[in-house]
Order: sequence, then structure tokens, then C-alpha cells
Amino acid sequence: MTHRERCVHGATPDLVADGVTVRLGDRALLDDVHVHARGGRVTGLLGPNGSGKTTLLHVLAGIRKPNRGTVLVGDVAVRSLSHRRRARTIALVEQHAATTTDLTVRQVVALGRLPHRRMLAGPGSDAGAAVVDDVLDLVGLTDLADRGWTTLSGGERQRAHLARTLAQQPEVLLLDEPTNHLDLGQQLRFLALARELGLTTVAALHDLELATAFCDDVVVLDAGRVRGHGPVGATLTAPLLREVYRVEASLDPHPRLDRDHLVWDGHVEETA
Ligand SMILES: Nc1ncnc2c1ncn2[C@@H]1O[C@H](COP(=O)(O)OP(=O)(O)OP(=O)(O)O)[C@@H](O)[C@H]1O
Repeated sequence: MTHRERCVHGATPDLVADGVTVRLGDRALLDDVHVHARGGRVTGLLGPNGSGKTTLLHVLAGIRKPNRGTVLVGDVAVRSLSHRRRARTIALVEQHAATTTDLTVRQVVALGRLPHRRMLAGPGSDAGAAVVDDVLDLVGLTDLADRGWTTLSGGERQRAHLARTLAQQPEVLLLDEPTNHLDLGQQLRFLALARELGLTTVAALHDLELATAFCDDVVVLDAGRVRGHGPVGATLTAPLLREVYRVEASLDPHPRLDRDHLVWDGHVEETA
């Protein structure tokens, strides 16, 4: 059995947010948001600071109840799933997932097996231990498996959080700014791995160049509304980048690689 077969069930349902509105007092953090993340594809969730990306990820994960609208994974409403079932279906890697614990890296990653506990033969189940070994290997942390969690660097912790999440064997992977703390090589490795897993993935990203290189589709949020949604090249147009990010920029054919890349001139001067 391959890493991927052990780590992934093989099911890659679509994830759909239908008319999601989240209000805080009289302010809409999300306003009638429709998103369709295609099964097995990587969808980038883009938008300026405070545009609602984390709020939407929490709604997609089923941990925040919207005031209106629903989230469907396949044809099932996320909020109708039991906690255990939800944890085996959707996994969220949070932006600042702080964990202070005396546990080792392996023990932290093994926590990802909790939603599968009843299915295991016992505490030392070979199946569960094999999954933990596989995901540690996938993220390149085998050599650090027995280290204390608190001794890890920020980037190593980020990869360990991903490993814990993959140990849940989810069908849908939600990533909140997953490349924070990572050096360029690790950013590229992390996103390449996310693609390779073949899960339905939604990743909030600030780096538009990385989004262009690694995402199949993007959703662009601005002040809680969807301003663009579709394939990267067709969505990240110069007018949209100007209106949403207030930058003069465009996606141009890369001179050497078979893909577009982001070329920016500068920010738009705001007139008083
Ligand atoms: N509990 C809260 N109380 C008040 N405002 C909140 C709360 N949670 C979120 N907000 C506001 O909702 C808006 C959206 O926040 P959110 O974290 O979803 O944005 P984001 O796009 O993920 O931002 P960033 O790119 O800066 O991480 C922001 O203006 C934020 O200040």
C-alpha cells in the first residue's frame, strides 16, 4: 500500500458553500458567499487582510455556524455530521496552531488518529501506527519523531500540524496560510505535497505567485464578498487585482516556464 493510499481514503468529494452569511452585530463578516471547491483539486482562498478568509474556513470546517447558508461536502451538510464523522471528513490546519505540550512529535501526530479510535484494534494498533509513520515520512519529519514538541522550529511545527491533520485521513483539507513560517524551499515542498495528496483542498494564501503556481481555482474575497471565483488565470485579472488588492499587477506568461506568473508595478495611490 502506498503512502497516499494509507493517508487518503480515495474519496474526493466537492465542497460547496451555498449562500453563507456570517454576521457580527450589524456587520457582515461574510455576505452571501458561494464557493465550489472541486473534488481532488486545490482551491486558493485569496483576499486582503480582514476579508474573511479565516472566517470562511471555519464555516467550511463546520466549526462556525453561519447565520445563513449551508456547507455541503458531497451531498451531506457539514453541520449535520457528528464531531467524530466530521473530523474524519474535514481537517483544518489553523494559522497559529499553538500547542505547548510535553508530548513528542510522534505523540502529537498520533492525536490525529483519535477520530478513528473505535476502528482500531487497540492502543498499539499496527494500522494507526503505520499511518502515523507514513505521514511523518510524507512531511519529512521521521528523524524528529521522538523529539519534544517544544523543541521544534516554527516551520517544523507547521509540518507536524499537517502530519497530525493527515493522520485523520480526511477527504477535505483546509489550510489557513499554510506557508507561514516556511522558507521558500519548504513552501514549495508543502504546496507540492498538498497537490500530490489529491484531496479536496482549500488553502488561504497571501502569496499570489504561489497561488498561481499551485492552485487549480481561486476564490477572491473582499470585505466578506466573493469578488472572483474560477481558474486562476481567468480570475486574477489586472482590474480585479487593482480593485481588491489596490495594486497595479497582472498575470503574464512566464518567460521560461509553462505557466503564468505575477508581475506587479506597485500599489495604487489612493486619492483623498
Ligand atoms: N471575534 C471577532 N470580533 C470582532 N471582529 C472579528 C472577529 N472575528 C473576526 N472579526 C473580523 O472579521 C473580519 C474577517 O476576519 P478574518 O480573520 O476572517 O479575515 P482574514 O481574511 O482571514 O484576515 P487575515 O488575512 O488578516 O488573516 C476582520 O475584519 C476581523 O477583524
